[in-house]
Parts: sequence; C-alpha cells; structure tokens
Amino acid sequence: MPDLPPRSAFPDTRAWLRALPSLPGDPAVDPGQIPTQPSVLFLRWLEEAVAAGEPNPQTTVLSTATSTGDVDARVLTLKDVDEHGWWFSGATDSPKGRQLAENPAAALTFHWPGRGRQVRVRGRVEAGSAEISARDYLERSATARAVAAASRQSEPLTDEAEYDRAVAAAGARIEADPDFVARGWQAWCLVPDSVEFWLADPGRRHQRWRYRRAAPTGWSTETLWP
Ligand SMILES: Cc1cc2nc3c(=O)[nH]c(=O)nc-3n(C[C@H](O)[C@H](O)[C@H](O)COP(=O)(O)O)c2cc1C
Repeated sequence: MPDLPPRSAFPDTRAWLRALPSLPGDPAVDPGQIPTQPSVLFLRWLEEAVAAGEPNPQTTVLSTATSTGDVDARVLTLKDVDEHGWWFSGATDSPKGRQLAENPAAALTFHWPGRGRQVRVRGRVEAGSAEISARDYLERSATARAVAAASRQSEPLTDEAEYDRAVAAAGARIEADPDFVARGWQAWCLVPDSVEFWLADPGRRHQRWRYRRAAPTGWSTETLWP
C-alpha cells in the first residue's frame, strides 16, 4: 500500500483502519456452475491463490473449544486435502491437542485477501493413524523435527538455554536415527459437515455458498445472504 499515508497522519487508529483499502473482488460466479464437491472448489481456489502470489496461501486458522466452551484459535499449515477432509498437524500435548481431545468440534478459516476470498470448513476432527502422523513428521525439515521433538509447546519458557539444549539434544537424536518420530506428533483430519465459500464484490454484493453434507458421500449447496 505505497500511497497510503502513515498511521500518524490520521487523527486516531480508528480513522487509519477505516482508510485502509479492503476487498478486491473477482467477477461474479454463477452458483449453478460450482462443483458438486466442496474439496474440488477449495483446491481450485487454493491453486488460484498460489498463482496470484498470495503469501502463505496454505496457512489457515484452526478454531477449537474446550468442553466447557472456552474458545481458542491459531494459525496452522494445511498439510493435505483428500476424500476424508482437511489435514493439519501438531503436538497432542499442546493446548490445541488437548482441546481437540476433549471436544473434536473445530473450524478452519482460510483467507486469501488478494482475491477477496474466504473459505470456512466446519466439522469434527479425527486423529490420523500413527503411519500418517509419522509420515507428516518425517516430511518436516530436520530443524522442524528437532523443535517439535524438544518443545513443550505453549508452556512458559523461563530459561532460553534450556530450550537450546533440548533442541540440540533432539537434533543429535534425529541425526543418529533419521527415522525417529517424536512421541505425540499427530496428524488430524477435519471431516467437514459444512464448507462455506465467500467471494468479495467491490460493490458489497458479496457472494456466499454453503455446502452441507447431505448423505455419506453427497453434498447439498445453498446460497447465503451476504
Ligand atoms: C504461518 C504459521 C504456520 C504455523 N503452522 C503450524 C503447524 O502446522 N502446526 C502447529 O502446531 N503450529 C503451527 N504454527 C504455530 C501455531 O500458530 C501455534 O503457535 C502453536 O501451534 C501453539 O498453539 P496452541 O497453543 O493453540 O496449541 C504456525 C504458525 C504460523 C504463524
């Protein structure tokens, strides 16, 4: 945004935020032409986001909740999309891992701002097999594997040197045994019961469609008020 004056040129943060450009848009889409499977449209939009040069188009926000309804959300990396659903991974003993264990209801939110597009995937999360989780872990870089093996993720870090020692020890272990898989590394699959696509219109006549699971293998679609 090279032409926008700095925040200090505005009377307050509210005025600056309102001045920021928002919502580019794509040509309208004929809802009659959308694919019958939401994963097909999702992958098409993801490919278009990649082609448009969106930064980190494979990142998403995972929203979770505890069994008592306290909500949480964080950015994650999408690992796969297949006939089961949308895959991501992390540590079972992290807050997200504990929340998913006690309440598998979750949502993924993708935002590709350059195209003015959002996708919301809602459903229940299932833990992937040990084989799938190991494959996911082993596909990570050696450094990422060492950090994942050493980390007590989201616990307070009181001693930076302890972190460095733990990562170094995990790195040495991985070097000695390249097939080592960290205990507690988990691939999860969000099995959707609804997938919503949102497309910006500069004139604010945004388009929204929601797929809802209609039968074990089928989907119904509906247009939503923007
Ligand atoms: C771009 C980006 C990608 C990330 N990818 C992952 C990921 O794939 N898995 C993961 O566990 N954390 C990932 N993180 C870190 C999470 O946002 C979060 O800090 C961490 O998982 C701890 O979350 P929790 O305390 O809710 O469990 C990513 C963060 C960013 C900004």
